[in-house]
Amino acid sequence: MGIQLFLNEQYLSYQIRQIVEWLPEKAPHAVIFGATGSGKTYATKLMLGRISLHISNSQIYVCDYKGDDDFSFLSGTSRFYRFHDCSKGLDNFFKRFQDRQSGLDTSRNMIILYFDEWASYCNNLEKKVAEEEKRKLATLLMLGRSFHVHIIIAQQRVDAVYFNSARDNFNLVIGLGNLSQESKDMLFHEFKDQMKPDRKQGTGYMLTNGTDFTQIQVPTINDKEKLHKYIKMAVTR
Ligand SMILES: Nc1ncnc2c1ncn2[C@@H]1O[C@H](COP(=O)(O)OP(=O)(O)OP(=O)(O)O)[C@@H](O)[C@H]1O
Repeated sequence: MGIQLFLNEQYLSYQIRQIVEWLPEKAPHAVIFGATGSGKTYATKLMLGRISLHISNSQIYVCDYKGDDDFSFLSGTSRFYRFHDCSKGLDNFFKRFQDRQSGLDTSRNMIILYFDEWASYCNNLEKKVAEEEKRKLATLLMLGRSFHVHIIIAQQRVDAVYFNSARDNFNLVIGLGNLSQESKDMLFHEFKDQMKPDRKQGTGYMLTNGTDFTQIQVPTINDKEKLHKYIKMAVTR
């Protein structure tokens, strides 16, 4: 099932409102990146809300390492983890995956781990612990799809060092704002010549499965309360 996410910006210039969809079964894991203030949190919230709305039995785990006010509406909910507690969030999510993998849990509803600022999280751990956390994430990225286990990461840069060898398993890549040459080289290599330096907050590029390249605009959120309500539903059900 396709989840409607953003607007195709090239069509918008012809006054046509074409919605860009995400097919989680074809592109199970997403990374959203861009400089501070480029609109990552805004776009991610929209994504989480749409998942909750369209997939009524989906369950979301939110690990908010940054821990500012963006997700404070989730305070007190069972699958919301802030700052140091994010290790517990990853652990609990990984156990859900392992239970499915071992056959203990036969349910296959969509479960999603959203991790904000994964790179900062890794950087602030002892080396050995960081390696263990990266190993867990890499396993989820490589084996999650057939168990309907999905990862969404938002951070400023997507260096391979934070994902062991599993970075290529992010099949939905969303870059917001104007990206550095290095970021374009890392994630949009074949399309970098088509990327213009005119990106504003809430606009960028999306690449699906390494082939579908789209210029996107993140639509305005009209009802923030409603959006938060839907995210909260998926974090608690
Ligand atoms: N598509 C958009 N439409 C309207 N406002 C937006 C849009 N995207 C972002 N904004 C606004 O821009 C500001 C910065 O956005 P946001 O917090 O999502 O950036 P960020 O990339 O997550 O930044 P940081 O890395 O510092 O957390 C916010 O006030 C947000 O409401």
